[in-house]
Amino acid sequence: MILLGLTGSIGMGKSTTTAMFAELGAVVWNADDAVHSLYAPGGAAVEPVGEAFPGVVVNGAVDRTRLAEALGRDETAFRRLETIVHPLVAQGRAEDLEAARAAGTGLAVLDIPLLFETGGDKAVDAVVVVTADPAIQAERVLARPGMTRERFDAILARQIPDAEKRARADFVIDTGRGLHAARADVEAIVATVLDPSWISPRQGAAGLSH
Ligand SMILES: CC(C)(COP(=O)(O)OP(=O)(O)OC[C@H]1O[C@@H](n2cnc3c(N)ncnc32)[C@H](O)[C@@H]1O)[C@@H](O)C(=O)NCCC(=O)NCCS
Ligand SMILES: Nc1ncnc2c1ncn2[C@@H]1O[C@H](COP(=O)(O)OP(=O)(O)OP(=O)(O)O)[C@@H](O)[C@H]1O
Repeated sequence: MILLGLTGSIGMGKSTTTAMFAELGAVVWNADDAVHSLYAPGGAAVEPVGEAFPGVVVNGAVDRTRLAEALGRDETAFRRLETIVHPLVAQGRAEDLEAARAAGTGLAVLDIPLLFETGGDKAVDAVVVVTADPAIQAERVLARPGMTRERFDAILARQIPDAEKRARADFVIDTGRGLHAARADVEAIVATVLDPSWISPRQGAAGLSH
């Protein structure tokens, strides 16, 4: 099984592009969705997050608004949360990938906003970075309900800059050119990585994913 990590800063087009890989038959896994499940009633993060941040569990689930309020812009609090959540996310991912492997899946795509930040780039065969002009990114993100310039800046400050992500990518997709161009890039990437003569540019990952 070939394992691609797909990342990009907020609003760069991760979900949209990941869906294109799925349309071509890839199994996809999404880190934000995994966090949602972990916070839902019965989710493995509910108890530890509730203990670390009193008052954020409502009706057996982590209330994201309350949690965001509890975090504020406190870097130490963010780190405390990530120390709880990221290992649980990694565990769920390993289980889901094992199931995909057992089912004979040829290509899996991991949509992970914090792929580089969490070192996940070391465990995939190649990294796809989605990008767009900063003005397009801002326009997309600020159009979302409840989003403010301040919140957008706070999120950006917690993510590796777009330029660094692009520099560390094996494939870059510019989603500022429309859906058609992005789909053509996705098709080309799938054809490249599924070619039996393709060699993973990340030697360390090969043993993990094949
Ligand atoms: C802080 C929380 C409660 C805010 O929830 P909310 O529903 O309001 O926002 P949402 O999750 O949609 O995130 C908004 C944007 O911030 C990004 N983001 C989320 N968590 C982080 C983080 N720890 N560092 C940097 N960016 C982040 C998301 O990818 C998204 O682009 C939530 O994001 C959270 O619990 N984050 C910690 C878990 C985590 O690190 N998730 C990232 C994927 S593993
Ligand atoms: N190739 C593209 N062409 C045109 N619009 C696009 C393209 N890719 C994404 N978009 C638009 O950009 C916006 C953000 O896309 P998307 O939700 O996929 O980003 P994201 O990176 O997953 O965001 P987040 O980090 O918040 O989860 C959406 O409105 C989407 O329709």
